[in-house]
Amino acid sequence: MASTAPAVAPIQPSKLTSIKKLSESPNLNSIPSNYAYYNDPHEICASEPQDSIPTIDISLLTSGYPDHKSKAIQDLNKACEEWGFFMVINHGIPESLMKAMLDVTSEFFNLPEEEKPKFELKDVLEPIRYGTSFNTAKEKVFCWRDFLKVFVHPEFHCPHKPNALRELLLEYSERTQNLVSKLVRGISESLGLEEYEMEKTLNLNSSLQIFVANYYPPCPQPQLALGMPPHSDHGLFTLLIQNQVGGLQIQHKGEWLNVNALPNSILVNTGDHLEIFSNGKYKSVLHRAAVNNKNTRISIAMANGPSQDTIVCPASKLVDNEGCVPAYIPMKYTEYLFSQQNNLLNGKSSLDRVKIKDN
Ligand SMILES: O=C(O)CCC(=O)C(=O)O
Ligand SMILES: [Fe+2]
Repeated sequence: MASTAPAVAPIQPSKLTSIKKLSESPNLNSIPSNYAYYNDPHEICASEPQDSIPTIDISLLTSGYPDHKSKAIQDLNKACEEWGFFMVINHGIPESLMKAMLDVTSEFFNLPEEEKPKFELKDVLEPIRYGTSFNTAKEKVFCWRDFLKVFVHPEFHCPHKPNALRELLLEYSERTQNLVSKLVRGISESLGLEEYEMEKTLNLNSSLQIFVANYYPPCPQPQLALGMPPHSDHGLFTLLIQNQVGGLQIQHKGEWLNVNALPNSILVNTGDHLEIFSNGKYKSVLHRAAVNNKNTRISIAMANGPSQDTIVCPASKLVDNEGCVPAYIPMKYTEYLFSQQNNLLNGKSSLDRVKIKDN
């Protein structure tokens, strides 16, 4: 680990404000030391992918031509097994809706502080939570990020402002759930299960969907800070869109890669519960968010998981038929979620807690 001298004295946690406000401080040329990750500079830089990131054409999954469908399922299998990450095209979500969601999210972060939900330490399972970094109660190094997290399914919640948010978010939530259903059915078949098996077992009629809006303002020392440190997501799949500004990086074959999204595509990363359900066949992907010193980046991650009360374990057919032993202990999704959100965001440490070591 290289040590780079911190530029500015640390901010006391009691004085923590939104990163938006901090970034707007006049003459901010360096970052407070508690935003500096002491990273090896080689570790922080990412390269451009040599192999192209897989692209899945969603329209083929529901195609009337069996050949098209089976090719798409094979592609999904390869993308999940080799990358844990892919882009989807022909996904049925209008470009105008994605743009309107990004605009209204920007409007939310630009509201005066007093009009946003209270900025305070709250229970991590509160349905509407606005805050900074990830978990400031536990962190020593903070992320260069503000967030809004809203539970939108099975019960729909929404902040009161901006006025346009409710209608847009409801539509975006419904349309992304529809996309997730298609993915889940394809994945179920790609695992050798019946098309509807995964959604039945995981009670996806009442799946938990969380809207996560991330705000990363320009940072004067982007090489020292991170918008989000390396982590995997808790659910099954996360669907991500961003404004024109890049920053997402994924780990592939041990190397960090920059993700350059195709216009109008949606980025999909596989989460810990897909890894558990598939008994380790489809590993959740490690990813992080880099920041830059020029432009504000906004991303919207829709996290899609099982229903909160489902006790998730590896699919029984995958274990019984294939003579394998389960590699993860059963755990209720809500307990997993609580533990992941209530700890430090640190690689795949949450998943390690449910992994059976002697496999
Ligand atoms: O902003 C990004 O690109 C990544 C966001 C992310 O990883 C998350 O919200 O879990
Ligand atoms: Fe993530």
